[in-house]
Amino acid sequence: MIRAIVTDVEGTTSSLAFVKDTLFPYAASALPAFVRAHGDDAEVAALLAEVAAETGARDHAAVIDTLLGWIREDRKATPLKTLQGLIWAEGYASGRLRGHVYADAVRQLRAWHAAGIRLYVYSSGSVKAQKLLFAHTPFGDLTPLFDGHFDTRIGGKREAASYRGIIAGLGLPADEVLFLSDVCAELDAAREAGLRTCQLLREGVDPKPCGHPQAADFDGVSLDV
Ligand SMILES: CSCCC(=O)C(=O)COP(=O)(O)O
Ligand SMILES: [Mg+2]
Repeated sequence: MIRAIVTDVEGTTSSLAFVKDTLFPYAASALPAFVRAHGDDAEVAALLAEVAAETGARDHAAVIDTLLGWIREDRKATPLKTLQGLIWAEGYASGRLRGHVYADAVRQLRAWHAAGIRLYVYSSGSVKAQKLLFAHTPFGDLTPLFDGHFDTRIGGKREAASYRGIIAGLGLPADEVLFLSDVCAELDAAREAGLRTCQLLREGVDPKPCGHPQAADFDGVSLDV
């Protein structure tokens, strides 16, 4: 019996295009000014220092170049993802950003929540970025549906240890937890940790079976796994 569902965001609850064509370009264009304005704030300074320590970048200009390169290559580096969350906060607050969530995802998340199934998000996007996205959707604020959020601070999404960490936090047997994602390597890692899995086949996802149950959208997700 499935008692909790952990869902990915990009390519699962929300479109790949929203992240690639809206969120990432927004972060890239706002990043230089954001670093100039907030580079000395304690939280931002610590993130920039983390990037500098990893790459040898010697000043803000070099750190900005590094971060812009990481955005282009979709690097899931924790300091970048944390900075993106801080930058997107300004976009959501001003109304220039609105979180994309598929209608079927909203419908089923509400139904599962009403049925007493615990809901969690696990994304490479920071916890702050996740909460912003779900708080600012055309369907209203969806954050009350979720019991918790995980990001790369618990580990990478392609590592079984990350899912073991999540399961330890949930306090449920792994086989009572369903993980939803578009990415086969993430599903493989979750299954290695004992979770049930389902691959979402959203626009842009290769539909070739990779050994996990599949669904075109959340309406097609079976809890009888
Ligand atoms: C959740 S906010 C933006 C998404 C993001 O930054 C990202 O890298 C998406 O990764 P995911 O693990 O959700 O596929
Ligand atoms: Mg994804």
